[in-house]
Amino acid sequence: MGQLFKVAVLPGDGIGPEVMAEALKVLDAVEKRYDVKFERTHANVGGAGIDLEGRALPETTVNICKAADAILFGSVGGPKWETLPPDEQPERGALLPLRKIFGLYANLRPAIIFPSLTSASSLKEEVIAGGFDILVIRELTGGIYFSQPKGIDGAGRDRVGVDTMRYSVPEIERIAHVAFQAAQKRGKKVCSIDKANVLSTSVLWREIVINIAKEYPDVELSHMYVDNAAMQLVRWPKQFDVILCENMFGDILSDEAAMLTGSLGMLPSASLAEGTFGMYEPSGGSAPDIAGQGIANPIAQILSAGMMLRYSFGMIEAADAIDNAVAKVLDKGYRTRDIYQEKAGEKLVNTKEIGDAIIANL
Ligand SMILES: NC(=O)C1=CN([C@@H]2O[C@H](COP(=O)(O)OP(=O)(O)OC[C@H]3O[C@@H](n4cnc5c(N)ncnc54)[C@H](O)[C@@H]3O)[C@@H](O)[C@H]2O)C=CC1
Ligand SMILES: CC(C)CC(=O)C(=O)O
Ligand SMILES: [Mg+2]
Repeated sequence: MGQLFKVAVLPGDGIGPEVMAEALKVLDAVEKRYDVKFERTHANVGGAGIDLEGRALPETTVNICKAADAILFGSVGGPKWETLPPDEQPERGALLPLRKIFGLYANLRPAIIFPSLTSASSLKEEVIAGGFDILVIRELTGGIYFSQPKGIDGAGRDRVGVDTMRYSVPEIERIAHVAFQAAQKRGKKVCSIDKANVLSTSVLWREIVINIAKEYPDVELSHMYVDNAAMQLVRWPKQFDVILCENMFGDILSDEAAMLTGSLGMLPSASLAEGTFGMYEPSGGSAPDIAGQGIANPIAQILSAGMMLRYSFGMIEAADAIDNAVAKVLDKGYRTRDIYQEKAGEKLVNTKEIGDAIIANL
């Protein structure tokens, strides 16, 4: 009897269930090829949680996640729930609390351009020739998304909206260690993003990152203001190896980095706690504009399942096999609409068809 891993499956809203179905098929295929069993328990989250159980993050869902070795998450949110009180909405009522409850402070978002997709990138081919391989490391449980006070005070035209950006020394230290250790295993460069010319959190961030860097003399550290970083990413992405960001900067820059790879639908992510527990989800959202049409790109969700095997289950060979199968399918010209161009060798396929092709190439 091989290994058994418990996976909490939270498809969520919009394209979430559509792309999740393909990732689960890939897990089925992995079970057939490797001596492993993924015991999957489905749970409602986000809008699905509100509609079916009355709240975005039902207690049953939290308990299913607590009993699991990892969470495979789709995406949450959509117009249907946007008029609810902010704290009851899918994003603030489920996704952010899940990150907090499980201490998922380290968000890894690898933006890698597949060689056959260079023409799908929004950048000129000469800028990305030879490819790039960026790992965005985003602090995920602190900063302006979580700090208190937060809210809208007062009445009528006297109302003020308040958000607070706060970072403690230990919060900065632990995410900096993640970035330097990741860099040691790859290009040995960390570019730390901040706005230290304006924000006090950034002044502290920069000071702490410089201190932590002393423990990693083999890694080259540089600093960049976030506005410049947004520009440099589209100017010359190859200059970056590991990009270390606080929560909101990482949220924004990782969507930008995703598009450089061809589509937001290509970018997976791992949200890691101390130890091996993690939540794995595409970097993008529920894409209400294309939901229900069966045309979403499931690659980010499938690669996220691959990251789950790599980071939570230590199944490096199977994770590599998933990455390779995706590369092969792209080489063969299979394209969902978001990465399709009308040219020789490209086949426009839907969500299910590209999922089937990836399994056939596993
Ligand atoms: N982790 C999560 O659950 C996240 C949830 N959201 C929520 O998702 C909803 C929509 O937000 P948006 O700002 O529109 O961002 P989005 O990421 O859902 O969509 C942005 C654009 O990217 C496209 N896109 C995203 N994923 C795709 C895929 N797999 N295949 C093809 N195209 C894809 C969409 O069609 C859309 O044009 C909102 O309710 C938002 O709060 C947004 C980001 C993350
Ligand atoms: C609710 C948001 C913080 C979700 C998001 O945009 C993300 O995690 O990338
Ligand atoms: Mg985002």
